[in-house]
Amino acid sequence: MSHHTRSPIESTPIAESGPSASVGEHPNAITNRFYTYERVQDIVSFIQNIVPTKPEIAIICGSGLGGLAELITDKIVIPYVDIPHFPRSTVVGHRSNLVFGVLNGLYVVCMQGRFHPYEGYTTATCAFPVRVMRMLGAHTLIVTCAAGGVNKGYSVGDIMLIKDHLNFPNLAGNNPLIGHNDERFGPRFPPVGHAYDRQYLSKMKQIASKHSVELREGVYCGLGGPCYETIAEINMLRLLGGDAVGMSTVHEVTLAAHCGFRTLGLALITNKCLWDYDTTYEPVHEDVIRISELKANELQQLIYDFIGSVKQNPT
Ligand SMILES: O=P(O)(O)O[C@H]1O[C@H](CO)[C@@H](O)[C@H]1O
Ligand SMILES: Nc1nc2[nH]cnc2c(=O)[nH]1
Repeated sequence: MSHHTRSPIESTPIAESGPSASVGEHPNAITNRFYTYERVQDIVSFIQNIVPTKPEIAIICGSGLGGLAELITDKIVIPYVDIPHFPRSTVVGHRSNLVFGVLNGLYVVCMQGRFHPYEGYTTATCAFPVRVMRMLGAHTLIVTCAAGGVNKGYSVGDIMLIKDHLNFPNLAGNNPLIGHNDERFGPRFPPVGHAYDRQYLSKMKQIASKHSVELREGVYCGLGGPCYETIAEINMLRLLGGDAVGMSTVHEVTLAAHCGFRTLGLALITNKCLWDYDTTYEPVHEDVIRISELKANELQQLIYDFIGSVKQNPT
């Protein structure tokens, strides 16, 4: 008998015991039928049995940015593999831990590793941990990501405050909220025009100026990946008002807006994009990780101080 070693995707509970598709049903509808309010509550109860404290701040770490979790004190680390019905991160630069503890005076929960649609997960699966963190009690979400600089004025190593996004999977009919809507999570038709909290944007700008860090502020384009963009695609993103491009974040922030999180988004520009046909350069993930790790300290300092300012002035 041949011994088949299962990949992390194959061994996720959805594939093992999730509901099978009804004819014509959207993959996100199947995911959302599986992750019912009661099932998310069960996951939350499982975590609360291990972690007695209630986190106020939720953090999602982007590629190569998981080092932030090392700053957390009084740590409790729960590997994703131990959490019922939790996916695993399969990408280099993403660990697979939910880290709890204290960061600059506030209780936090930190996803050290996120999930991307190109790993084979639906956008609803990628984003569902946002609901878990909200139900654990967090009111503020900090998302970080590595991104390519679409804006020609940006340099590698710049940090961009995300003021808005272009959610391309959503525009193509792949929104993580597709399927049955349980009003206990949020409304059927959620507004997302203020998904990135305006007060948090100002707070972060003040913090950055104290550290003499020049922040960019722009529009993040979320694409499906895993290919980096063609030259024509980058030119299209520029025409549409995009400043940075990546393969994450937008589905997470959509669910965050749905369940009432106040969100701060930070994109680290890890590479230039291809603007014209004379360019010989191509982005590579190793460079993305290298730049993320190189700039991680600066980003971490900003996030650390941001949490301190939320503590002092919660509104
Ligand atoms: O968005 P994060 O997870 O930071 O990672 C970005 O970097 C990877 C590509 O190098 C993609 O996963 C892209 O989304
Ligand atoms: N899609 C996309 N994702 C990235 N993540 C980091 N850099 C890039 C990029 O240039 N394009």
